[in-house]
Amino acid sequence: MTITAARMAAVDRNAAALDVSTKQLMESSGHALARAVRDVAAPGDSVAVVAGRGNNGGDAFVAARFLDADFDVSVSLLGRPETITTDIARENWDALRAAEVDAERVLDSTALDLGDPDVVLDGVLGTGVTGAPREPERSAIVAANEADAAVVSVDVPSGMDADTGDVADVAVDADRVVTFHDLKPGLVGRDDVTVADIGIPDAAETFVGPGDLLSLERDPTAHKGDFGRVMVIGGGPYTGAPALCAQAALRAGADLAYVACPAAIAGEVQGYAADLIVESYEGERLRPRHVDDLLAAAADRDVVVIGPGLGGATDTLDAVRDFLAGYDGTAVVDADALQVVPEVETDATLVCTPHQGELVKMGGPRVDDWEERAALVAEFAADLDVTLVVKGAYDVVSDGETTRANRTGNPGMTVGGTGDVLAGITGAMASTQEPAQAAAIAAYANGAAGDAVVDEQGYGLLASDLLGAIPTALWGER
Ligand SMILES: NC(=O)C1=CN([C@@H]2O[C@H](COP(=O)(O)OP(=O)(O)OC[C@H]3O[C@@H](n4cnc5c(N)ncnc54)[C@H](O)[C@@H]3O)[C@@H](O)[C@H]2O)[C@H](O)CC1
Ligand SMILES: [K+]
Repeated sequence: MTITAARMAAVDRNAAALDVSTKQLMESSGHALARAVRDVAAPGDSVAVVAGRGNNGGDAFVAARFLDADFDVSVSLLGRPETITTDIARENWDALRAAEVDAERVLDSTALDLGDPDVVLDGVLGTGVTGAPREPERSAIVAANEADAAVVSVDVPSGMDADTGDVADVAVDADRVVTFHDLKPGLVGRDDVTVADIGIPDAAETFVGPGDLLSLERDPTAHKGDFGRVMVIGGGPYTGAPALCAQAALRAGADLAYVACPAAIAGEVQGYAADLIVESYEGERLRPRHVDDLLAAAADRDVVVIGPGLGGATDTLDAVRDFLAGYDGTAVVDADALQVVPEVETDATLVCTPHQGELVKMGGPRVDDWEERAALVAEFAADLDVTLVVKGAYDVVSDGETTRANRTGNPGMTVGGTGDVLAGITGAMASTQEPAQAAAIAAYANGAAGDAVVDEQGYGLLASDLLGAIPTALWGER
């Protein structure tokens, strides 16, 4: 297994939310680095620590503190201490100064003199690098390569892209790389890499957390349509469900939300919210003869959510089957529509959002313990070749490969309509994220919105109360 720089940052943030701070992780990283240096050096040897201004440098500062008693340690900081980019790296720099470790700042690349060290510890650039190394980092990399020393790199050889292994200009030629938590894709195939466990709890990967929301940052140059046109195919016997679903998609950042529903209820659906684009087909419920027009409309939209309020009439389920058979985009499937999924042949990417009763109706497992359920849900997702979000006290999300659980939400959310809201958020997320990640974020945000409402007013929550709380759940405090 490998982990990308973006995923690493998300896991790091999730760990902090679980009360394992990044500063604790940095301490573990520095300790692992010091052990690696001890492996290649003899007591009394000279160790030149070269540190950039990010957390990669911070790891190196911690290592210097561990090594100072037994080695001749000198630290070069590439820049002014005030420009260190994170508080935790700066605190570790301050700790070196307070302990009177030989630590100098290097303001100009020509002033960098590593001397003639036995070991170079390369903390110049890590997973936070963008593009080719600039000065003074570039000269520091060259100096590390010119030194007649064993070079130990912190996390990745500086100058190398952790995700791709690409070197834009120059990179440190490491004798040993100590990478943290998991192998980075760019390091695959090298024999000089050790992976250090730095104490990130498994839960930071398993449970969806605030770090998973980091991928939702918006580019300021975004245009209308960049964040998705979501089409809800729902309604007939029920009118509220498709309206809640489509409004939830908008609250979760979709640019446009369409509701395709029977003409008999179109006015009512529109009446719930001026923000919705209601497109009606004749009659009072979905039938197979409507499917061709729906497929044509869906081709222009990013994601379809099918199911909310459709009802379970035989010809409606036939229509759902025909629609999925003809569709090759991304569809979130909810409510009565779920039961046709196991029997349909489709090229579509499906995200299915059953509660446990609906899962059983699909032929899936019923298990009380969430961890046992997670394993079986993963198998069932793989069998069906879909992403499953199984709603419960712990929601389980799996695409058969990656399985996550979500702990947000509360007993107030057993009220009708909260599933329609989840389906709508999932639809919006699926227009910009991979299906399993979209589903994980949606489950987290839906539950967090419910928690915020209950915190504020106590139980007696309505699904419509969730709508206004979705934006803060997604983009509020991180
Ligand atoms: N959970 C973990 O894996 C932990 C990892 N840690 C270490 O943190 C670094 C990543 O730290 P970050 O601060 O995000 O980035 P960097 O230190 O890699 O670099 C940022 C720093 O560099 C500047 N910069 C970016 N690109 C360039 C360039 N082309 N030329 C010059 N300078 C550049 C940028 O402006 C910043 O100042 C990870 O690798 C681990 O080593 C933590 O210890 C916590 C746990
Ligand atoms: K490095």
